[in-house]
Amino acid sequence: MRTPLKIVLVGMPGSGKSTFGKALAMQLNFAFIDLDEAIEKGESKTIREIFEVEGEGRFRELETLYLTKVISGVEGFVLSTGGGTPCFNDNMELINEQAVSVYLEVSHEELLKRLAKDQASKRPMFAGMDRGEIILKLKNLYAQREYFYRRAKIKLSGDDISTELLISELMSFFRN
Ligand SMILES: Nc1ncnc2c1ncn2[C@@H]1O[C@H](COP(=O)(O)OP(=O)(O)O)[C@@H](O)[C@H]1O
Ligand SMILES: O=C(O)C1=C[C@@H](OP(=O)(O)O)[C@@H](O)[C@H](O)C1
Ligand SMILES: [Mg+2]
Repeated sequence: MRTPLKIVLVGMPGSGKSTFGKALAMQLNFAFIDLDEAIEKGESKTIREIFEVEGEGRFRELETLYLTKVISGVEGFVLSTGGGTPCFNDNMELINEQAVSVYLEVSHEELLKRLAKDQASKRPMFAGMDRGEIILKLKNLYAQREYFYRRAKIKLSGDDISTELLISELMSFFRN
């Protein structure tokens, strides 16, 4: 069976899914969808507002709802998921049934650097945390999530994964 040209990026918060997804889609001339942005647009609320007002449980419901809708769309897209997306409601099965999943594996030191630089307001999981708390949160999240990330069809590791490497890995995946 031919593999559909649907590419889904998964990985820890700060691993670069949103940044890479956009660049990859541009290079491949594919559509780009960021799942968090799709939820924010569709619900007319920020992710932070959804977490704060309706709770994480509601966010996870919405995440699965939007993932299901987006992933069944016409092929020829790159989808950047949120860090938790593959880990709830059988979402990883859905992703692997419909698309080529790519895990961006970045060291915790690098994740910490990037998350500490980022505005906490954008990331409710890390809001108001100091460096030590972010380290503990990352360790805890990773322990719960590694199992799901490792089910991705392609894994790319490193702190400076380039879109060129990603494209060459994708080409060999589609060739084989
Ligand atoms: N390859 C990279 N090198 C350095 N910083 C990066 C890289 N990719 C992303 N970043 C930065 O790290 C932060 C998280 O990136 P983002 O794409 O939002 O990750 P994710 O969507 O996986 O949470 C952003 O501030 C972004 O500018
Ligand atoms: O790890 C998580 O559970 C989350 C990661 C975020 O996406 P990024 O991984 O793009 O930061 C966003 O979906 C939400 O804040 C929850
Ligand atoms: Mg993102």
